[in-house]
Amino acid sequence: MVLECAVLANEVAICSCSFFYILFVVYITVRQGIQTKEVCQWGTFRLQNQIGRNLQLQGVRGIAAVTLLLLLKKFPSSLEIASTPLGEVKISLSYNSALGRPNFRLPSVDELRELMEQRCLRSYKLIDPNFDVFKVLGDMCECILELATSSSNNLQEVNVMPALDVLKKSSARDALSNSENGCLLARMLNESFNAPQCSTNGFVDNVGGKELVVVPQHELTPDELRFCLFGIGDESCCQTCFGDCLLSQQLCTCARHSGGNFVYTSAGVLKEDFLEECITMTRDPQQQCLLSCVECPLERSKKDDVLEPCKGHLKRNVIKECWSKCGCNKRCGNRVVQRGVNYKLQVFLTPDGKGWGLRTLEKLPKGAFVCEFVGEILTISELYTRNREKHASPVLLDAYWGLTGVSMDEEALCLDATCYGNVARFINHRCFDANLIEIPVEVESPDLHYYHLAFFTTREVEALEELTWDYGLDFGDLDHPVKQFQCRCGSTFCRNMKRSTNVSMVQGLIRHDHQMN
Ligand SMILES: C[S@@+](CC[C@H](N)C(=O)[O-])C[C@H]1O[C@@H](n2cnc3c(N)ncnc32)[C@H](O)[C@@H]1O
Repeated sequence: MVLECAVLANEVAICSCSFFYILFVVYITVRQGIQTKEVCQWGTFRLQNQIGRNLQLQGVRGIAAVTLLLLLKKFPSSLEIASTPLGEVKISLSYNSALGRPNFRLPSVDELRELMEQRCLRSYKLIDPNFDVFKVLGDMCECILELATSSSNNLQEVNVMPALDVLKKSSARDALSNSENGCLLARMLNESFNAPQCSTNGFVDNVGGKELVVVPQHELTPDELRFCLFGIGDESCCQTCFGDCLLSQQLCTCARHSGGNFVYTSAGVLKEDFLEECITMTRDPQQQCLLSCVECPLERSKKDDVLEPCKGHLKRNVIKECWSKCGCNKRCGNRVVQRGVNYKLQVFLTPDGKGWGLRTLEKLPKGAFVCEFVGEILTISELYTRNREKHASPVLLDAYWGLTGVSMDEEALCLDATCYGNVARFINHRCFDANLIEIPVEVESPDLHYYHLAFFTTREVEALEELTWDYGLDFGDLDHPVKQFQCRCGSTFCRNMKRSTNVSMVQGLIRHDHQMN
């Protein structure tokens, strides 16, 4: 008897950049004999039952039988894996005990599953009552896909299309010309030579005549940083978890670090209460909590004779995602930011004089992860020494400065997207009511001084809407490392206008928001 499992990993490259949707379908057939060569000649996704009385089951169930045998170690060592150029993968496993048994009948999937779970729980002394053999099989499929597509994992930014590539596609062209941005389309076509060109190797920002290299992850410049960020122990990981932490009845260690609960729903968006709390902590002057450090690294780096008092750093909620040291798998629901961009985004020329901007080409739900801010990780003193001029794109990683203090210069970090960055570098500022909020996310490091900064939607965002976030600038503060600009955000609550009117308007809006909720 031979059990065959087929995994179909179909790569669909989205537009011009390197993102793969992985689809997988699993089949099982029980039949006499199998030739690996046949597997290599598959022409279609459908695996035909070729011989005699066959059983064909679809879904992850297929691999259940294989894993059962693997777990019970009752099979001869004849496991074969073959694949087609299309990415279909077939695993075949020979097991002879059924041969010559006159009373042989094929069991139902449920029977099989039940017996398998009972045996696994007993023989392998598994204590988790939620043990599910289908999950084990899902993990197995995932391992195959992961190994089979690992080189594509290294490719960079996902779903990100330069304006012109999108315009070449008729549906997007139609969408644009039908929209109120029709005039923008014309401008973009006329100014096509100026559009940023995106490739898997890099991104040239022609606008300012400067080069921006697109990178998928933060660049670590000083070697010492590399050492101090990644030489981290096993605490803060959920090493004993398995599968998807969100499905477990117990809260994993990582969730406990995220304020005692999982922050993501099973649909992969932020839970409403967590998101609302983050928004309020950032926007509501009465809920904002500014923590001051004793000796602020920003002041220290200025190297002035007299240190001014710290201006305070916003207290924030932090997300702790599971990561490679955790026992769960890569599709665990507590891993969202690390899976990268999931929506079609576009860099475009804004019609209102803000330069390039970023917009979404599809509707985004509230609480959706859009992208993270990628840049070079620099110490604040490095930022100041590198370039005496003000920078357009540094973001301070100051979430913990006020809490823990920053005694050493190498602990005061920022992300600078001047030379290396991703699409987040094109997100323009909007005072107060931006549709994105930045939330610190700890992934591979519980080091409080380094974290990822991820953008989530504060509300539903319509297709073709510009994505914006509040840079948190005080337009009067000329000391801030970010270069000042004349704000054209268009918000009723623009801080670049008179302050007094705005504060009362902001408070009014927050009250209104709460009433609406
Ligand atoms: C991080 S970059 C954003 C991308 C930028 N628009 C570009 O073309 O590269 C920040 C710069 O964009 C411009 N910018 C961002 N938000 C703006 C706003 N609300 N009003 C005017 N200019 C803005 C400012 O020049 C600012 O220094």
